[in-house]
Amino acid sequence: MDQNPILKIKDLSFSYQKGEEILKGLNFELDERSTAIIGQNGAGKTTLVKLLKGLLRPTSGSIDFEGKDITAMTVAQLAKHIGMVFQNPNDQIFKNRVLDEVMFGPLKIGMDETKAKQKAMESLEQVGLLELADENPYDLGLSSRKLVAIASILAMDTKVIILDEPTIAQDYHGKELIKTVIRKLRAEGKTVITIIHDMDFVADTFERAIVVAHGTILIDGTTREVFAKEDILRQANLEQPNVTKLCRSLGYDEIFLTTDEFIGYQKEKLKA
Ligand SMILES: Nc1ncnc2c1ncn2[C@@H]1O[C@H](COP(=O)(O)OP(=O)(O)OP(=O)(O)O)[C@@H](O)[C@H]1O
Repeated sequence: MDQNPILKIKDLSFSYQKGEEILKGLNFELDERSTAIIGQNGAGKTTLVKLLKGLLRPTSGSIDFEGKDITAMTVAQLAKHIGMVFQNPNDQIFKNRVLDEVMFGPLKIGMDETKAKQKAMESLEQVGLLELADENPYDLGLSSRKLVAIASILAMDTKVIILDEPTIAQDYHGKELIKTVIRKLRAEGKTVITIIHDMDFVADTFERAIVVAHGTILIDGTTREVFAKEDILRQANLEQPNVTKLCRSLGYDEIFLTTDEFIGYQKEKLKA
């Protein structure tokens, strides 16, 4: 397992208003494992990723990217290394042609036109939208617009990719596509950090889960470790994935994360 820290978060606290701490002295590291940040509404997840992206500055504590304090870097410098897809694509999209939108980020961080176009086309292909390259993003439905927003960050080829609720508004096909994108990024050695409320998707896709509640980390571990802790999840108003819950209530001691895992287990048992 690769454990080289990419981002080191030390004693990180943040307040929007004096005296109202939203994040309270967080300490953790992010490495190449795909990581889901989970927690109830208002827990501080978006605030945390905005800090990682340099859009907000810590009230106290620090964030190091590959050994360098990110407060010493401008948002523009950090953009070459850390990309973020916003929850609402309308906060991100402003060009009136899909291809121009996806090329915008790469050009902005200094890629030449040819490379930016190549990256944009590859990214659009990855999210299944290549044939819509000449469309106006605002003529597309929300699910496609979200995929355009994802493609525009993929095209920037950053080391870290942060996704805020990528599966909202996606049907089965869209979710499968996003799962494939995340796995491919992981295989390429990128660090994918995702805020997400869909526990079934987390169990199926991510290696690590960090549970945030009231500005602190309640538990941080492999998804299997985290989803085994029903009591801690309850404190954060979270549920186990459906198959995990089902197997627990059927009396299994094992933690199953996906139906395929459970089916495999049953088949082995039948063979034995
Ligand atoms: N710009 C802001 N100014 C003041 N308070 C804010 C601001 N943005 C968020 N907050 C508050 O900070 C707290 C944490 O919000 P945040 O959006 O980080 O939570 P979250 O875990 O991402 O929630 P959700 O799952 O609903 O997106 C909330 O109480 C929220 O109201």
